[in-house]
Amino acid sequence: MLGHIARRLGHQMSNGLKGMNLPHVLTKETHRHLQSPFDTICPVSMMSLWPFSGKPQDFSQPNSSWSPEMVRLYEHYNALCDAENENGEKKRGPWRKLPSYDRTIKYATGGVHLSKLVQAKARLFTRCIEEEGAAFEYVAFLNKVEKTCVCVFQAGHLLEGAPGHLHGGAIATMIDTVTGTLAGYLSGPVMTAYLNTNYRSPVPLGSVLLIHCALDRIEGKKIFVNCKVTSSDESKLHTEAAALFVSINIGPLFGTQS
Ligand SMILES: CCCCCCCC(=O)SCCNC(=O)CCNC(=O)[C@H](O)C(C)(C)COP(=O)(O)OP(=O)(O)OC[C@H]1O[C@@H](n2cnc3c(N)ncnc32)[C@H](O)[C@@H]1OP(=O)(O)O
Repeated sequence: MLGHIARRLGHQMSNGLKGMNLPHVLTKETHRHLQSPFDTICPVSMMSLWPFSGKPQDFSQPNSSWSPEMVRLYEHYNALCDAENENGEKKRGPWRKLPSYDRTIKYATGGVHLSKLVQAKARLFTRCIEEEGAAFEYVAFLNKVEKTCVCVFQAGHLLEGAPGHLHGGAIATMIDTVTGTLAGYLSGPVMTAYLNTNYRSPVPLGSVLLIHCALDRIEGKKIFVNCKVTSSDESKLHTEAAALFVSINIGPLFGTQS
C-alpha cells in the first residue's frame, strides 16, 4: 500500500531532499499520488529504492515452492504485461506485475506506538515467515485500464484452519492485501474501514487460488472494492468480499498530525 511512497521517496532523496521532514514529504507524496494514480508503477530495476538498506528482495518472484499451476498462472499474467502493436513491436500492456517486499518503508521514523525494537523487527504480515512455501506465496498484477487487480495465491501448510483446509482469517488477510493494494494504487494511502467476507466453499491447503479484485466506485475519500476468490481454473467460487477503504493522511502514523 505504501510501497509507491517508498519508491518515490527514494527518487526524491537521491535528488537532494535529504533532511526534509518525513511526514511533510509523505503528505506531499500522498497528494501527488492522488492526482496520478498509475504513473509511479515502474519496473523494479528502474526504481530508486531508498529508504531500504539495499536492494530489497521482491518476494513475488517464482521460487522452488511454487507448484506448476502457480508458475503457469504467473507466466500467464506476466505475459500480459507486454503487448504487441500492429507492427509486431513490443510495448507495455495494461498489466503490471507488482513487486512485493517484506516491509513498506523500512527506515521511516515513527510508528508512534512502537518501541524501536519492535519497529526494527516489524514485517509485513504476509511476508513474515521465512520458509518458502510455508504460508503466503503470492504475486499480484494490476490492470491500470480496467482498475482491477489479480493475485495468484498458493496457500501453504502453516495456514491451516479446519483440518486440511485454509484458515478463514488467512483468506481474509489475502483479500485485504489485494483489495488494499488496488485501492492504494488508485487513491494513495488508505486504511481498511470494512471487509465483508462470505465464505462459499472450503479451500484445501496447498491450493492455488485466483483473487480477482475490481474497483466498484470512489466517493470522495471512500474507495469501494469487490473481490472474488476462486480455484485456479475459476470454476469454483470459494469466497466473495466487499471492502471499503478510506483515504488517510498518513502523518499520524509517523507521529505528527499534519
Ligand atoms: C501492501 C499491503 C496492503 C495491505 C492493506 C491492509 C490495510 C489494513 O489492513 S489497514 C488495518 C485495518 N484498518 C484499520 O485499522 C482502520 C481503523 N479505522 C480507522 O483508522 C478509521 O476509522 C478510518 C481511517 C477507516 C476512517 O476514519 P476517518 O478518516 O476519520 O474517516 P471518517 O471521516 O470517519 O469517514 C469517512 C467516510 O467513510 C465512512 N466510513 C468510515 N468508516 C466506515 C465503516 N467502517 N463503514 C462504513 N463507512 C465508513 C464514513 O461514514 C464517511 O463517509 P461520508 O464521507 O460519506 O460521510
